Parts: sequence; structure tokens; C-alpha cells
Amino acid sequence: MTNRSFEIVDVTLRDGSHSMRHAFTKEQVRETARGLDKAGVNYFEVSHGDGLGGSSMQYGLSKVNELELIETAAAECGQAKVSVLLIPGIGTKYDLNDAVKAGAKMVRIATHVTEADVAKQHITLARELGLKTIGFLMMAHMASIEKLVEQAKLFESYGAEVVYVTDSAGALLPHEVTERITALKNELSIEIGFHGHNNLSMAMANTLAAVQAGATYIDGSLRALGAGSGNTQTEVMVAVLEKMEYNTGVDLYKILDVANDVVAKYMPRPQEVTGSSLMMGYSGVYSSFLLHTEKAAKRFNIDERDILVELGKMKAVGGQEDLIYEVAANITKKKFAVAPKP
Ligand SMILES: C[C@H](O)CC(=O)C(=O)O
Ligand SMILES: [Mn+2]
Repeated sequence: MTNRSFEIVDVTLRDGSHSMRHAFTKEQVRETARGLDKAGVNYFEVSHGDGLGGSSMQYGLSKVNELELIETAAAECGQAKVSVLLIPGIGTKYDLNDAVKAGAKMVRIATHVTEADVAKQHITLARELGLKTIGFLMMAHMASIEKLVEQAKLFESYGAEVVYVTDSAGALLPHEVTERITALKNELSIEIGFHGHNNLSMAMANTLAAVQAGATYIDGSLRALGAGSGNTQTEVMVAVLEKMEYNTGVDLYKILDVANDVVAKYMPRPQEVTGSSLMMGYSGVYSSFLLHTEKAAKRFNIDERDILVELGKMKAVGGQEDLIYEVAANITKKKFAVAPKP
């Protein structure tokens, strides 16, 4: 469909991998990909939750090799294109080459919001491979607007065609999204995207703020399946934005069908704002830490919220999953420490 107001990029099969504990099966991917393609979504992402090469003890082992999942999804695509996520240092150039062989047509190179400089060679390779190439600045709440603009400009200078404001912690409020997208629109020539998490129940409001400020790539996931409280819900986004007379290019009934008849059936639990996921938004913690924190809290028999507040204070970033256990161990030590005798 032409004349879309923006592109909706569905991340169910990548961000949703966190909630699925990276256990997507081929059948689940096949059915979801088929539904997204039929509904008219142009781009959807398939990878381990932490991107290509993420399957590991640190981030969680994939049940099925992601290349097989990419291949399975690509085989279902009539008009849609499969995207992959790559975090330099977790994924490598070899992983990207393999993903292209498996059928990927777009890549989002993701870095912490202050570290765009590590992405240069990956962006260059992605362009050489003929991929639609996007820069993805994670934990966007952690940088000033000036810093964000500086880093986005680096992505632009390396050859990214779109740059994203990624609210990995679901910590941004609508006026902060407006300020960020507006600044990028004013300072860059490439398109701007927004990726939200619903930890403070702001994902839809933030997405609207982004679109109204000029974002032309917006992310969502079916039934909100994603890290933390999940993402902006794709099917809700389609309904709301169509009601506002934007042209999403997505068929509402068909996107509802894949959300409810396919994804809802395999979700391990509904995506809700729980005490812990709310604390992630409130304290600014990376959403994909949620299930790791749950596990650590159980093991040490402590309150997960205490771990999350501490991680927020430490300004922990993606890739520092090992800190979760360290923080939990320290909280336990303090809890059981015997006060020194006076
Ligand atoms: C690896 C992260 O899950 C990427 C992402 O979706 C985010 O930062 O948010
Ligand atoms: Mn995310």
C-alpha cells in the first residue's frame, strides 16, 4: 500500500523473545509472520531478544537457532520484509552476513545512547549488503537532548537511513519524547523512529507524541509482547492512528486476528504493568532486565524492586546483566550483616 503516513515496525518476534525467554518455536514464528504479512505490515523484526548472536548464558539461550527462525519468517513474506537487530559486541559482522543469507532485508544497529561510534563498521557493512539500515539509540532517557542529537548525527554520518529514539526503560514521558523527536527532526536529514516500552503505561501516549513530532518509523508488538511491561501494542496503535486519520497501511481486522488468534495463544503471561516493571520505568532500568531480576530475587529471597532501584541508581545499561546478581548479593549481604559491636 502506498502513501502510508509512517512505517509500523512490528517487534513481536524480537522484543517478544525476552518475554518468551527466547523460546520461540518455528511454528509460532511461522504463524505470526504469516499474519503480519497478510495484515500489511511492511517490516517486522526476528532475532534473539538481545539481537543477533544474543543466545548465551548471559542473555539466555535460544530454544531454536535464530537463523532458522529468520528463514521461517522470510518464507512467509509476500510483501513484508524481515528485519534483524544487531548490538555490536553481541552480534558480529558474520552474524549479519548469515542473517542476510537467511532472508533479512533490514537491520537495526543498536547501541547505548552515548556509544553510536561503535556502530560505524556495522552500518557500513549493512549498506554494502544492500540492507535498509537503521540506527537504534537505546536507553534514550539517559542522555541530554544535545548528546542524543550528537549521537544520532554520528549514525547519520555512517550511512544510517533512519535513527531511532529507543525508550528501552519505558522511562520517558510524552513531553520528553516530543522534545527529543523535534530536536532530531530539526538537526538531521534522515527519518526518525520511536520504540516505546509501557512500564509507566505511557507507550501509546509516547508513540502519539513521536508521530505528532514527525517520527516516520514506529515500533509495536502484538498484544504488547516485549520486555518489561511490553511495547506499544501494534493492533491498538493501528486502531488509534487510523481513528486519527493517519494511514497505517495495516488492515485492522487482520492485525487483530494475528494478535488474538496467534500471539495471545502462546504468550506465557499477559503483558501488564506490574510492581517490578513499573519500577523499571520509574528508576530508568533496561526493560530486558526484568526476568533476570525476577530470577535473582527468588534465588536470594529478596524484593525485586530493591534490585531494580539499585540498578537505576547505578545507571546500569544493556550488557551489564551480570550486575543484577552482584546487586542482589550485596543487598542480601547488607540484610544479614551483623551490626558491628559499639
Ligand atoms: C536489546 C534490547 O532489547 C533492544 C530494545 O528493544 C530496547 O532497548 O528497547
Ligand atoms: Mn525494546
